[in-house]
Amino acid sequence: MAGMWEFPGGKVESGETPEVALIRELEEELGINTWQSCLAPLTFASHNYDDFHLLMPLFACRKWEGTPIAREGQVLKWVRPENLRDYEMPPADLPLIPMIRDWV
Ligand SMILES: Nc1nc2c([nH]c(=O)n2[C@@H]2O[C@H](COP(=O)(O)OP(=O)(O)OP(=O)(O)O)[C@@H](O)[C@H]2O)c(=O)[nH]1
Repeated sequence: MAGMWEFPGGKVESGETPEVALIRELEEELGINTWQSCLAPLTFASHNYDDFHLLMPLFACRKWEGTPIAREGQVLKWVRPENLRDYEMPPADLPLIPMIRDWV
C-alpha cells in the first residue's frame, strides 16, 4: 500500500498454496530462498477494505538462504517486534503487531 510498511509477500496465484506463494514472493522481492519446513504459521489478518476483503496468513520465516535485498525498489528495514508500532502500516496489519510482539 503506497507509502506504508508491509510485510513481504503477495497474492497467491492459481494453483499455489499460501506457502508456495510466499516462497516465490520472498525470492522475487528479497532474493532469498526458503522452504515450506522453515515457515511457521503465526496468525492471520481479516480486514474489509473498501473494494475487497483481505484474508492474509502471516508466517514466521525461521530459516533462509541469502541476504535480503530490495529487488523491486522497495525500502527494507529489520524492525524489532516492540518497535513495529512506529511504522505506518495498512489497517489490516495493525492487529498483527501484538501477536508478533507476544509470539516472535
Ligand atoms: N504483501 C503484503 N500485502 C499486504 C499487507 N497488508 C495489506 O493490507 N496488504 C494488501 O494485500 C494485497 C496483496 O498484496 P500485494 O500487493 O503485495 O500482492 P502482489 O505483490 O501479488 O501484488 P502485485 O501483483 O500488484 O505485485 C494488497 O492490496 C496489499 O496492500 C502486508 O503486510 N503485506
